[in-house]
Amino acid sequence: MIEVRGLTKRYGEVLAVDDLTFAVRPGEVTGFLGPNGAGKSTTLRMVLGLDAATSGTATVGGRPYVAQPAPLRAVGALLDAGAVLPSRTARHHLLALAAGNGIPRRRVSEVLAEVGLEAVAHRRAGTFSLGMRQRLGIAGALLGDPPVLVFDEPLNGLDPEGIVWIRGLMRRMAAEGRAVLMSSHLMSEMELTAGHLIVIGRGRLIADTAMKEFIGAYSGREVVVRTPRAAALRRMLSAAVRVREDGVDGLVVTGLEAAEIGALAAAGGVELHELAPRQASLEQAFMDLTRDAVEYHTEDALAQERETVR
Ligand SMILES: Nc1ncnc2c1ncn2[C@@H]1O[C@H](COP(=O)(O)OP(=O)(O)OP(=O)(O)O)[C@@H](O)[C@H]1O
Repeated sequence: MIEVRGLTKRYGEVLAVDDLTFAVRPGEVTGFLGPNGAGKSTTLRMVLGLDAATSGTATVGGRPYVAQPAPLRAVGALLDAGAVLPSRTARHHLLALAAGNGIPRRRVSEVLAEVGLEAVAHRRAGTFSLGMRQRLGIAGALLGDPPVLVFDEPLNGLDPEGIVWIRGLMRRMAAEGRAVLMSSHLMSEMELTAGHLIVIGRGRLIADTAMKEFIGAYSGREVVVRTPRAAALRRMLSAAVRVREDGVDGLVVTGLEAAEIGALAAAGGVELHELAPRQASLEQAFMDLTRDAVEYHTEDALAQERETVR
């Protein structure tokens, strides 16, 4: 398990991570989300001992990373797929990692097969595509068969087949009882892969919740109603409820449950053709929740977001 307590990182004037506290539990994939510059990579670097915290602690299995006797056996990580000597072959890169952590040589062949790089194991990493380097990075993370895995943007550069493969791999690793923490900006993929979410913005914790609850909290807010008597129903809904028109026969109601709207309509003798809580996507929920924490807005993205939500 990963435990982060009061973790803070200051770079001069910039407070990159601000008093973060969360835990990543075994047995599920935890998605690590936040807008650009939120502090995700900085947090992961501190968890992995690559950056010192200004204050607070980060531990893996109860110990700071730097105190792990065999780090690759405690936690496997993919942070920067470029961090491989270009002149080394894939196999030699992994053999060197294994030797430094007391991992048997046969594990190298196993992980090469696991990530689908067997056929190119003797090629130099410098000739690899971004997707192949990602796979090599993942092979390195799996090498020590660790109970904790940390992946920063593992989907970068992967083709559709590779993305589906990562989804299966992450879920399998979690099902085997490992703690898996993964950051990605690909919300649709995150929605399919993660069971739990940690969301940060401007270095601070915004949400630490199950995926279902995160989307559910957002989805429950709007109900789409279709009725041939839209104007009549609109008059019946109290002034405290926000109602938007949606075409000639549709209303989008905010502030009442579907059952409450149904009951009001029935009491007033208004026939309904549709009564549906709007199911939001993770992307909509995420954009709504982090709107105030986004540092690099563009007008186009905002307009499109409004369009999607509508
Ligand atoms: N070495 C550094 N020196 C100074 N500032 C830094 C350094 N590393 C990160 N920062 C700043 O810390 C903040 C958080 O950056 P970080 O890379 O952790 O965000 P992120 O959530 O990973 O973003 P992205 O989604 O864009 O990768 C940013 O404002 C960034 O400019």
